[in-house]
Amino acid sequence: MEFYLNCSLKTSADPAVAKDAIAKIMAEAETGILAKGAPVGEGAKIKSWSLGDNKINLELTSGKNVRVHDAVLRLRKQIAEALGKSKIGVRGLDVEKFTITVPSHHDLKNKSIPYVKSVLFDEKAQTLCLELDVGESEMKNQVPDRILTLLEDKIEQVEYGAKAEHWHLLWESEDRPFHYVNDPTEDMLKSGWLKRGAGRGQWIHGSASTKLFRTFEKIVVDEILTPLGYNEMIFPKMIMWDIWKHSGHAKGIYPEIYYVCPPKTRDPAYWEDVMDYYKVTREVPVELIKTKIGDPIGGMCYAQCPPCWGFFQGETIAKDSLPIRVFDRSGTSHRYESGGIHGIERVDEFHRIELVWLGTKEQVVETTQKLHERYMHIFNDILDLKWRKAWVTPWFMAQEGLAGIAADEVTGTTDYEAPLPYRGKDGEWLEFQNVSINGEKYPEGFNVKCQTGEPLWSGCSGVGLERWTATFLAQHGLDPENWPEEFKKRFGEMPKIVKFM
Ligand SMILES: Nc1ncnc2c1ncn2[C@@H]1O[C@H](COS(=O)(=O)NC(=O)[C@@H](N)CO)[C@@H](O)[C@H]1O
Ligand SMILES: [Zn+2]
Repeated sequence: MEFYLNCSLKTSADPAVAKDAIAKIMAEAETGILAKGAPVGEGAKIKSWSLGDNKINLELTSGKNVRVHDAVLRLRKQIAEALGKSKIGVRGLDVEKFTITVPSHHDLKNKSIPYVKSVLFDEKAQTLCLELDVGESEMKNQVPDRILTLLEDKIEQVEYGAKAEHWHLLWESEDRPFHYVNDPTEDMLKSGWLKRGAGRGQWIHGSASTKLFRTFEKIVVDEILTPLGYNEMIFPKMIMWDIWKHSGHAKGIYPEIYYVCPPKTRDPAYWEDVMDYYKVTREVPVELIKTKIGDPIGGMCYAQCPPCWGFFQGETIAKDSLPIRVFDRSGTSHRYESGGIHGIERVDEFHRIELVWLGTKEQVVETTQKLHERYMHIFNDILDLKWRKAWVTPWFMAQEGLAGIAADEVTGTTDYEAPLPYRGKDGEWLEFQNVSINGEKYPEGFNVKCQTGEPLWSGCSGVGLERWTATFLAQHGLDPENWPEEFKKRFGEMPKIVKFM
């Protein structure tokens, strides 16, 4: 890959008087200031330079080290010192041309990228060349670096193929016979356990499925949270942009957010026309409302753990407070899921117990290990499921639109999956929960430190109650007579079901 910069340093007077000093700087630069911080021979290069009326013209090239925008700022500093001796100042920097050229087998789909003038794909050379529209402040603010990162992520996405998910089997339970092969959502609808809500992918749970959710929750509390010392917290459920900027979600979750907009004012008089319109027409004037609400301040809870970091943001945590183990089950999560009508295994509004733990790397790895052991006990000895675990693209990378696997072999996500018999022998297995080691990502993203100065790590695990229900009922059916003893005794009596005539 190559950075190329053609620019000129504007000077307060004709720089010719300092010609020798400038020539000396240029002659020494490639082995001096333009090599600092780069492996030998991989610093920035001066392709050409010349003096003009009140300016110094420069052409620089570089690879990934000492990038041209950093190189020109280093040169500018030295030249300013040399010119200063002749009472000449450097008044600014004009960019003629700034390009980034990278190897690529494909063109870019979206060519409207901020600060990018043009995107040229060269089929023969198999390269992508981006011409940037940047000035001195963008170069100082690392805009070219972010554009390169964006470019590399896009190319990796395409290279990684359509299935951007990485998947590697870790463990699978014994096969077991499935006596029940219906779609549990269908049977729950027929038995009056639940009803579809008014919203897309939304359900209203009656007493039976609610008792299932609460029994799963009780099992998680009794078998994991209490014995492993997790304390309950309440995380916000309306997520502001700032949280998603720090968590990285602002890079990629726009297609799935349920956005939240406040009213422009709560003054009833401002809304009188809306109310009157409805009272007369019995229609909600959505177009009119759109003119009366503010910009989206963020969206409904999506990943559930990001807002908890607001509690730790900018703090240094005392060593004896670590490891911190908390969980939240205070509200719903919302995702504008893929189209089509799904059963309760894929909904837009769902209920999840989110576990979050943070500490030193060792503490986080040990906590994660203990969690896997407890889940193993629940799925084998209480829910008696057929299930498996797989090492996949970390959830936070997938949600930032990245492909591949995490940087080190410890950081990453383990998906827990189960077959749904009604989908048939080769039916897709359902991810019913996951456990992740997120490395330093969130402590770094939210600037959280440890008293000892060692890097803080964190992990999280999302227990989807719709997914546990879909999996459990798909494999055991709705009749408690066929449920595993260990679960049945925790569930207790089936509650009264409302009968509709
Ligand atoms: N549309 C959905 N419907 C029902 N459950 C869902 C849905 N999306 C996610 N979940 C549940 O939430 C769990 C975690 O979601 S995740 O995106 O994979 N991971 C995260 O968001 C992490 N923060 C851990 O919660 C999933 O394993 C699943 O159990
Ligand atoms: Zn999480």
